[in-house]
Amino acid sequence: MTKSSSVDLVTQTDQKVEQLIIQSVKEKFPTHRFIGEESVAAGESCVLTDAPTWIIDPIDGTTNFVHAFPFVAVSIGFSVNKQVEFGVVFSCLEDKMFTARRGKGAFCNGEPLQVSDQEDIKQSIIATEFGSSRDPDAVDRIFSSLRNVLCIPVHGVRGAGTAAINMCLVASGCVEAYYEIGIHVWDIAAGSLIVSEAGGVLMDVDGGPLDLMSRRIVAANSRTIAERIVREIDAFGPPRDDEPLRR
Ligand SMILES: O=P(O)(O)OC[C@@]1(O)O[C@H](CO)[C@@H](O)[C@@H]1O
Ligand SMILES: [Mg+2]
Ligand SMILES: [Mg+2]
Repeated sequence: MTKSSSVDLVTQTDQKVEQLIIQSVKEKFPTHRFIGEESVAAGESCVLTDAPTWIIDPIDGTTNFVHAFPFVAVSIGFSVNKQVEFGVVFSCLEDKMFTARRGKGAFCNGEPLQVSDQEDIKQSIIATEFGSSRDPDAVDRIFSSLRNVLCIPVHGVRGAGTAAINMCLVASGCVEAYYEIGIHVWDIAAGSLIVSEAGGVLMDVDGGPLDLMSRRIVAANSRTIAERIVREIDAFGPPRDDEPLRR
């Protein structure tokens, strides 16, 4: 089925996985709050408060899932006082479980993760996505940023089709950075902690501090690489996740 547009897909699997996660967590933690992609699509509020909150993307990469393009993930972040305390991204087809707890490091299947130590952007691979907007003006701006980044020049630009896996690629040192405009809080909550606990940095595409609800992110191995990318990005702002009429 489609949600906000013909390229915004949802399947019964997305809905069932989200229900399964929320029901099983609620049994143990009845007072906790939830921000789940498919619950928000069904009309639930999407406001991040100080309360303990589970931020859930039941399938990150639904378009990949529908087309059998083999990168999909389940992403679960847990926040208290608006700060992510732990994050889990399960890359289902790779059978990789990425985990991080604030102050305790990041891991893949139990092995510690460390971002790349490459500080020369010209020796780097950058991950990004084209986004889900097909508005020609937004696409022009995304392409203009992409052209600028590619022509720095960098070794390459890649995209797995899921923000969560792209961020785990940063944490694993396979790519130096990931940036995107148009993602949602459930795409990046878990991945943001996995990147920072692997030694990476997070910022807004305008170089300011990351705001989980702003729908914009740069996640990089270092401040040097992140700030170099920021210089090339045309930083527009889609409606925030916590804006009532965003969808
Ligand atoms: O709707 P989904 O599958 O949960 O997630 C949306 C998403 O896959 O689309 C973007 C591509 O623009 C990704 O970066 C992002 O994670
Ligand atoms: Mg997603
Ligand atoms: Mg999803």
